[in-house]
Amino acid sequence: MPPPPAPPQLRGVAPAPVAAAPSFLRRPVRTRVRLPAARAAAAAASVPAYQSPDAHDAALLSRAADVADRSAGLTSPHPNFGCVIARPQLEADGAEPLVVGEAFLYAQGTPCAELLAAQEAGEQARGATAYLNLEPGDCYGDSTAIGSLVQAGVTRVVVGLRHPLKHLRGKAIQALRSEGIHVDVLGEDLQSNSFKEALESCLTVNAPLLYRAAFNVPFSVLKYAMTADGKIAATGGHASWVSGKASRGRVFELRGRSDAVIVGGNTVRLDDPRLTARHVKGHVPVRIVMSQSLSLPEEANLWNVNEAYTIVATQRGARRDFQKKLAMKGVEVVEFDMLNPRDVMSYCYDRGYLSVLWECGGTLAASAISASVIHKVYAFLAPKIIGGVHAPTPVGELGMSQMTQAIHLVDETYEQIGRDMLLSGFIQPIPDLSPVIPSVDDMPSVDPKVSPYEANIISFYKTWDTFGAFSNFSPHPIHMPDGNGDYFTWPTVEHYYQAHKFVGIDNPQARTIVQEIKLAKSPEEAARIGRTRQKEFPELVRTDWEATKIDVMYRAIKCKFSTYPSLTDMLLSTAGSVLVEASPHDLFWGGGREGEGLNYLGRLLMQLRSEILGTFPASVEAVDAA
Ligand SMILES: NC(=O)C1=CN([C@@H]2O[C@H](COP(=O)(O)OP(=O)(O)OC[C@H]3O[C@@H](n4cnc5c(N)ncnc54)[C@H](OP(=O)(O)O)[C@@H]3O)[C@@H](O)[C@H]2O)C=CC1
Ligand SMILES: Nc1c(N[C@@H]2O[C@H](COP(=O)(O)O)[C@@H](O)[C@H]2O)[nH]c(=O)[nH]c1=O
Repeated sequence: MPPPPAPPQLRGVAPAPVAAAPSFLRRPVRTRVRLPAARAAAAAASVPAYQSPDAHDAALLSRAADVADRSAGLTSPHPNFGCVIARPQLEADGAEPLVVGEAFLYAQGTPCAELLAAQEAGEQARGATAYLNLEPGDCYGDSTAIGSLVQAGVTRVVVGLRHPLKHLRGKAIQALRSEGIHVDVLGEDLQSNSFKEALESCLTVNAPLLYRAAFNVPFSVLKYAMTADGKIAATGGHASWVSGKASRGRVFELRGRSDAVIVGGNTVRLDDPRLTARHVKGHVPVRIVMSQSLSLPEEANLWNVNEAYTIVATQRGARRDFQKKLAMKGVEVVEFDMLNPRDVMSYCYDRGYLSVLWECGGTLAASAISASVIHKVYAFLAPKIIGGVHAPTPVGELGMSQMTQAIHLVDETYEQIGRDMLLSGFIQPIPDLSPVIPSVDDMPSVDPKVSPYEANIISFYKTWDTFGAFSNFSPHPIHMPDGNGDYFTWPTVEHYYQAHKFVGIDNPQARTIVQEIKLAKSPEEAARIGRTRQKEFPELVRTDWEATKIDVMYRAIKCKFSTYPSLTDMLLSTAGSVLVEASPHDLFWGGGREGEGLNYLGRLLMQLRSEILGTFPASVEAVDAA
């Protein structure tokens, strides 16, 4: 379907220069999705001058996927959305469309790509086409993406992938169509061979989300560095370093794109690793140690939680005295009935993780591969020989006796990095859910106004989950006073809550912290600043914080739900169900892993629900009764 013509009054009008993007969008583009060389060159030279409309569409969709990837390493992994708005240049036959706006979702809970791109395009968006690598739908109940495109006057939208999460799939496409916008979906309305690469880009940029949706585990990458004779360390276990500096730089980048990095107990004992992404000031993953015995050193770099958060996953009952010592240092210890890679991955899934990097030795790597939780491998090969019959190798015993049984990597790529070679490939190909996507009409309705949910317990946590809008990270700004009586639009409830730890303190440093939190680019950043400053400067936290924090939270969520009617509807649709914030680690606001948490956020939401329904007095003191 060719793009519709521009409204007559705009024909021949010289394009306005693209407005400057917000500063955090103006970071240099770092190539994180590895493009085939030909396409990388084409992307760098803007949109290649293809002749057919399909080729234009394909190039712009690939560009949306590339744009979507720009937040990698800066913020924790989230569904990657990119939006490119382009308009045909009608004065020259076959000329490439002109990009008038493009943007990406920076982090969970920040303004959506469609809104930012439409703002950038301004009047130029009228009659233009928006290219989206992924169907919008970060947060159920939020229609900003659709509203932005409609208001901007976009007349056609090209979607690379339907949203892989069932509760979001097809909704935005349907909503856009009902607004009279022409929507073309790759693989449905656009099927020519020209779209092969564009589809691949759209799949790759959201691989973690697709694996999560298809297999209920985070996307897992096993990375190792080995010598040319296949060893990851010398016989005695010394491994610093197998690969060169450039390769290790790439590993920092991989860590920056992950929610967590996992190692086994032996690697902690032998390497004392730090596992941080210290190349750039960006996202730092959680470090996870899997240890059954828990015979780990008393002092280790991983126990310094000022650098990054650490979780030790262990066997139920293992060395409880040592568990306490770790807890005193701020390390979280999680006990499993049977410590194994699959259960740890289920735990990571529950925690909302999209992407996990395994940097363990061969023993744990073999166990993870056997459990089918590894999806991709990055093998760095250094031009060195170390020898040693007993020197560790990247993957231990898999029980295979014939070469014909070997696991074949697919979609493999080879890249030279300094003097090393990086071989990467998939053990399990990226699941393309499109063949099994039902048509919109066949889809079970998840509209709470139509059919109330039957479940007695409704859990929510990440903003992209079914009831993600209940999360304090959801992108619903609230307009509330900032402590000086001045009204301020807080980007999320999280910003408001974290800042109020320091609001009203008569101290310039406390005021600076409030300002810092107000300006935090994402709710996760607001949370990080609030928590670290609270630890660093306990004297700046209001003395009544413990007594008032529930009130502060209640005021904020009340404002949020009364500002957005769709949220009120959603909350009321849960009547009769218990709401639980499924945070496995926050035992005050969340429900904990096994229901051991106090679930105060869930309780406050239930109280608000009762208040709205008029069945409960509007008093925070009564929260315990909820
Ligand atoms: N070059 C490279 O890329 C890398 C090299 N290395 C090197 O590898 C060597 C260590 O390798 P390796 O001994 O294999 O260490 P691993 O990192 O694989 O650790 C193995 C340990 O993991 C723990 N574990 C927990 N659950 C399981 C499970 N289900 N299956 C298996 N293990 C589990 C156990 O810890 P516990 O005993 O505490 O119960 C076990 O001893 C070191 O010399 C290190 O330098 C390590 C990583 C990368
Ligand atoms: N030896 C080796 C790697 N080893 C991995 O890196 C960890 C050390 O990370 P850090 O302490 O953050 O520098 C170590 O424990 C192991 O998991 N990685 C590589 O890219 N190349 C190497 O040669």
